[in-house]
Amino acid sequence: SPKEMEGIPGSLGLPIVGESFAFLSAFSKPSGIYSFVKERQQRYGKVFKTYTLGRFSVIMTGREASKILLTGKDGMVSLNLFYTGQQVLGPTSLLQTNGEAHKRLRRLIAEPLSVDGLKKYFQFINTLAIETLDQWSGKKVLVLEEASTFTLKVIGNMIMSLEPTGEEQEKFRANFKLISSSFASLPLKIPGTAFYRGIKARDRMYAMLDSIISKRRSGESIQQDFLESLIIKHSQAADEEANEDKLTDKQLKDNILTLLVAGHDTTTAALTWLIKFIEENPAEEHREIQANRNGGSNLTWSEVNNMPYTTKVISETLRRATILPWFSRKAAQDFEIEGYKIVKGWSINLDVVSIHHDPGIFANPEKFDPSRFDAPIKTFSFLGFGSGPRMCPGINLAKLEICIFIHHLVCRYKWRALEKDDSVQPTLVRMPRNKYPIAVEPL
Ligand code: HEM
Repeated sequence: SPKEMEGIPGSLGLPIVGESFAFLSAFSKPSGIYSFVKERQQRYGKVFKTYTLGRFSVIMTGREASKILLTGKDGMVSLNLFYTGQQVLGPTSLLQTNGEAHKRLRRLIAEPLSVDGLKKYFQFINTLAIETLDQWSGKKVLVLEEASTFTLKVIGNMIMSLEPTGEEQEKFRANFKLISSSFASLPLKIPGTAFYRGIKARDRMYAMLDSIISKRRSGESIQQDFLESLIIKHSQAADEEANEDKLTDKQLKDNILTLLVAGHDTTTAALTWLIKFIEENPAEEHREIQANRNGGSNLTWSEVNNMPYTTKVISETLRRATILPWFSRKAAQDFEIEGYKIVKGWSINLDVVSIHHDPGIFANPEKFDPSRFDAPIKTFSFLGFGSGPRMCPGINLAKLEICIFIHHLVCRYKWRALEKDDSVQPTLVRMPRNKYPIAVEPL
């Protein structure tokens, strides 16, 4: 309540609407909600309160806050999803568990996402990247849309061996888009609303998964994918209680959906921003790899795992674009940050944009400069993939997809931007508003 927050600097704005209009108008500016945050940081300091979109929140920044919020003792904070997101993802999603239960679930879910676990998807991703880029040759394309199609095909194939084209792929895509847009919608579950359509699409997605799971269990179909590895490991009756090392079918489905939702827009945005940034900074490393390849024309697994410069380009892209501009948590108990008392139940948000643009750590922060990552960066200063127990479990997959795609793009094509526009879409994941249109020519 406003009374409880009296000790925190800041303004709660007008009655009922609070500061929602200022927040929403900042959302679509080139710097995103950062302009809203920066203005208040200058007025109130590193920690301030606000009331936006029906939520009382505390927004904070800096390494100390990030250390406490991201690695705080088990159970001190939980993830703070919108109500609609909670309903769509289901109660056993990784995003809705905390402490020991979260740790256990992560261990079971994230194993197939290790570098070794991903090797078997390399050829599929490689071929898909080449085929996608073949379609770009001599054309004008919207990079964001292309990246979205590419990353969804990759994850659909990886998780359940979905073919990249055809009716099943179309259904999967249509359902996924509805689920995705229901995430931050109004919590009205009546026919016609985004939330209602999202819940229905989620049910259809689960029915699709149920049918695949039962075909796999009956031996009618066998594949070497993520779902198969989870089914083999967690083969138990659907109504059986989960034990320490097994997942129920419900947990399995909730978490497959969680990986799809958490991994799709983020990887799409990262690939798009990276192509935008390297237009001005071509990645020479790839031409060297190509030149050193004795006659062979195909990218190899060992080459893709040895791209140190591109790894720095990815980090610098995530710093500069800050795809997830703030991390949202809920206080699960009372604690103190930067001298301020935080009360159980409060929504606390870490402003990552200012951390990534701190001139004390990143000199000339607006400049795109991958060499910043030549030496290790101070802990809690770079949060492109987060940090601590909730650090992104999809990091290896995201890097693999990006390295493969960029390799073929840089080695075979040249491109130029068709518009000069730096504004961002008003969505939770920051993406270029104009979808980054480019004209592509073969080299
Ligand atoms: C370049 C692409 C990606 C970026 C920039 C990214 C970024 C992040 C960040 C910053 C977090 C931590 C958020 C927080 O602490 O509140 C996170 C968590 C997460 N990411 Fe990613 N991610 C990417 C790709 C992926 C992929 C491909 C997957 C799935 C295959 C994935 C699945 C997840 C999940 C499930 C979580 C929540 C982990 C937990 O709560 O324990 N991400 N990601």
